[in-house]
Order: sequence, then C-alpha cells, then structure tokens
Amino acid sequence: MTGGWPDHLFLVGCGNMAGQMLARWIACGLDPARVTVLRPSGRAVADGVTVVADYPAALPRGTTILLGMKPYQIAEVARALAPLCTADTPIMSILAGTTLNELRSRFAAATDIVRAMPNLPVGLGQGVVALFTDDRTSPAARSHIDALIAPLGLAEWMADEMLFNRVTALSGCGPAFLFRFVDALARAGEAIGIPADQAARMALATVQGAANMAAGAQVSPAALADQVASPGGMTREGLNILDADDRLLVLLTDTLAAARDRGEAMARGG
Ligand SMILES: NC(=O)C1=CN([C@@H]2O[C@H](COP(=O)(O)OP(=O)(O)OC[C@H]3O[C@@H](n4cnc5c(N)ncnc54)[C@H](O)[C@@H]3O)[C@@H](O)[C@H]2O)C=CC1
Ligand SMILES: O=C(O)[C@@H]1CCC=N1
Repeated sequence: MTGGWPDHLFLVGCGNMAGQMLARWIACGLDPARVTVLRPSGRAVADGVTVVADYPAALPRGTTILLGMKPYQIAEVARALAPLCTADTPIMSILAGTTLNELRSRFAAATDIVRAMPNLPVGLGQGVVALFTDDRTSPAARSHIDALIAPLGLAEWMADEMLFNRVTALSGCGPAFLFRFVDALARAGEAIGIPADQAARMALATVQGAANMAAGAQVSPAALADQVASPGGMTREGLNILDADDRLLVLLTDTLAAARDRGEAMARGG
C-alpha cells in the first residue's frame, strides 16, 4: 500500500457501481496505472487504466480485488479468480445478497474478505458505504479498506451481517427510491397545473436544498418539517395527507422490506 492506495487494484466488472467508485478514487489521486479492470467487453474505462477481457496468469504483488460484477456471476468469476489469490490478497465484494460465508468458501486462500455496499453518489464523494467482515480479516486489512472507502462518503461498519440486506435496502437502493420521489414530486406539480419543465426543475432543486439543509441542521428532519408548517397554513394540510395512517411511513417500510427480502432470497440462491 502507498499513500492509502493499494499497490494494485484489480476490478472484476466496472459498470454503473464499480465505475462510480473508480472514478472517485482516480479523482482523489489513485494512479490509473495501478488499476486493472476485467470486463468481457474490453471497452476502455478511463485514461491510463488497463482493461483486460480475460484473466491474467497472475496478479501483481500487493493487489486488492474489487468484485463489481453481478451477483449471479460469482461462481464463474471465482472459478477463474480464486487460483490467483493468496493469503495476501484482500478482496472487497459489492455483490448484493452474497454472504461473507459464500465468499470465503469460493476464495478459500484469501484471508481478508470484506463485504461493502456502496451507493451511486460515491462518485461525488457523497455516497454511503456499509461494510462487514469477520474476525479472520486482519485489523491491517480493515484499516486498508477504511482508507480506500474514506473518499467515497459516509462509511458504516455493520456489527452483524444480518443487517446487511437491511442497510442495502436503505442506502444501497435508496438513491433509486429518492429519484422516484423527485420524479413523483415533479409529476404531482404538473398534475396540479405547473408547467412540466418548471415542475421538474423546482422539484429537484427543492429536494437538493432540503437535503443539504437537513444535513447541516442541529435538529432532526422531523423537526424541520414542523418549521416549514405554519399553524393553520398550507404545509400542515399537505403533511396531514402524508401522515394520515402513517401513509408515507408504511409505504417506505413496505418498500425497504421488499428490497431486503429480495436480498435474503438472493443469499439463499434465488
Ligand atoms: N447499481 C447500484 O446502485 C449498486 C450495485 N451494487 C452491486 O454492484 C454490482 C454491479 O452492479 P451494476 O454496476 O449496477 O451492474 P452493471 O451491469 O452496470 O455492471 C456489471 C459489470 O460487470 C461486468 N461483467 C459482465 N459479465 C462479467 C463476467 N462474466 N465477469 C466479469 N465481469 C463481468 C460488465 O462488463 C459490467 O462492467 C452488483 O453486484 C450489484 O449488486 C451494489 C450497490 C449499488
Ligand atoms: O438492485 C440491486 O440489487 C443493487 C443493490 C443495491 C442497489 N443495486
């Protein structure tokens, strides 16, 4: 490791998610010459990054692996990659619903294996990354992963792997739920008569400003909502709709539970 970066980073898959991570690392100083991406298309990733369409005969000394392909590809990938791994090859997996036990059984020679669950805003350094490992992973490897994740945003180690599908539902999938919310806010504005393009711009700017304000506030988002709502005013009438029978809370709880359950089914091989 040099300056917090691995001597070499080997990415298996570099699509939407791993691509955002890599873009942020390079923006923060990772030398692209230290990066190899394996992707079947062989398509270029970024200036200076080596792209290969097949596995090399060996990995350079000091390689950290990032598993960034789709979860169902783990068997095929492990068959080719596991023989290249040694006890000194840290592996970080972002595969949803793929347990640490499964990773350990597929990469038996590796000692340091960490599950990470990022979300797309890591590309801006404003992401959330949940992390989990077990006692076999060394403290030095944990520190190495901490240093690698730090430029991506908020990092949270989970005490129990049981939580992993739950936090994946909240923060891993969360950007999609928020994008839906922004879209619905804009379309609701349009439905009450605001021109569509203005509704879209104003919905997005409102969500952005409100999120930034909540992030810097001394009080909770729930208290901030009450600050917007003047007694007897317009906001209270709107909140009464969202709050009736805990409508929004129930909707979001059902949403997260469905995503969590899918992660658990994937972990069972579904
Ligand atoms: N998209 C998201 O917001 C998040 C995704 N993830 C996880 O990230 C992983 C990738 O998801 P996305 O980036 O969304 O998918 P994607 O489809 O954009 O990227 C998949 C990548 O895998 C590569 N690939 C395809 N076949 C391969 C093979 N046989 N061997 C090696 N690489 C292969 C593709 O070239 C592509 O670069 C998944 O495991 C997912 O659970 C985790 C958190 C958030
Ligand atoms: O949809 C998925 O399975 C992945 C996990 C979190 C976001 N995308």
